[in-house]
Amino acid sequence: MKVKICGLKRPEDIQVVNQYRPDYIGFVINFPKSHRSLTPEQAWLLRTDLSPEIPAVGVTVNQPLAYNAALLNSHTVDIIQLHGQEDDAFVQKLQARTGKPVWKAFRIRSQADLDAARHSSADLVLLDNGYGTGEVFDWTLVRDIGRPFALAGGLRADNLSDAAKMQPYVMDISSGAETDGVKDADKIRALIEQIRSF
Ligand SMILES: O=C(O)c1ccccc1N[C@@H]1O[C@H](COP(=O)(O)O)[C@@H](O)[C@H]1O
Repeated sequence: MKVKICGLKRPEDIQVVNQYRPDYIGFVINFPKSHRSLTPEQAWLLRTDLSPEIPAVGVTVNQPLAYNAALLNSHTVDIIQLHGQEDDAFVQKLQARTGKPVWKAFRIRSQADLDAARHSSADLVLLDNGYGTGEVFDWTLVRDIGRPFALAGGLRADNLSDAAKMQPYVMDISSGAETDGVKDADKIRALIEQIRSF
């Protein structure tokens, strides 16, 4: 089971992940409604200090194909996580244009949402409650998806062991790794230790 710590935005966040080594980190790029939003230039600068062994995931919402391709082709990020209403044709075009991994987030409200995730062309699907809301969705909907998935949405120390029962390939955490809206080194260390223990 792998761990992604998402929504990094300060140089000190990079030092923390370089020390505690999650399997992935994430930058929220160009989504100004989020307090975690970065410009591509800010993400690129943070990336230059990130350990090269930790893949960087760029989280974007309804950005054009060329914008996402540029983030990948400029090596600002290694993976794109499409977190808006991008359709499957968009996923396939981005894969074809870049040859890089494309993840697609699905907001899970019903079995139909789970079916859409099941049939997605994305390299990895992410099951979430919304946009970094810090709230869980109805986990009873996650049944027999039949493919590896990342689980996101309100994961934190006190619900990780229940979350682990769904056997996600990646546990994706943002709000649960923060105190007062900023990443918390002690929480990041403890969350990574806990997930590695499963
Ligand atoms: O974090 C955000 O502000 C955000 C904005 C737009 C799209 C996605 C966003 N966050 C992603 O949501 C999941 C779960 O986050 P949380 O643990 O519930 O806070 C994660 O992938 C975040 O990167």
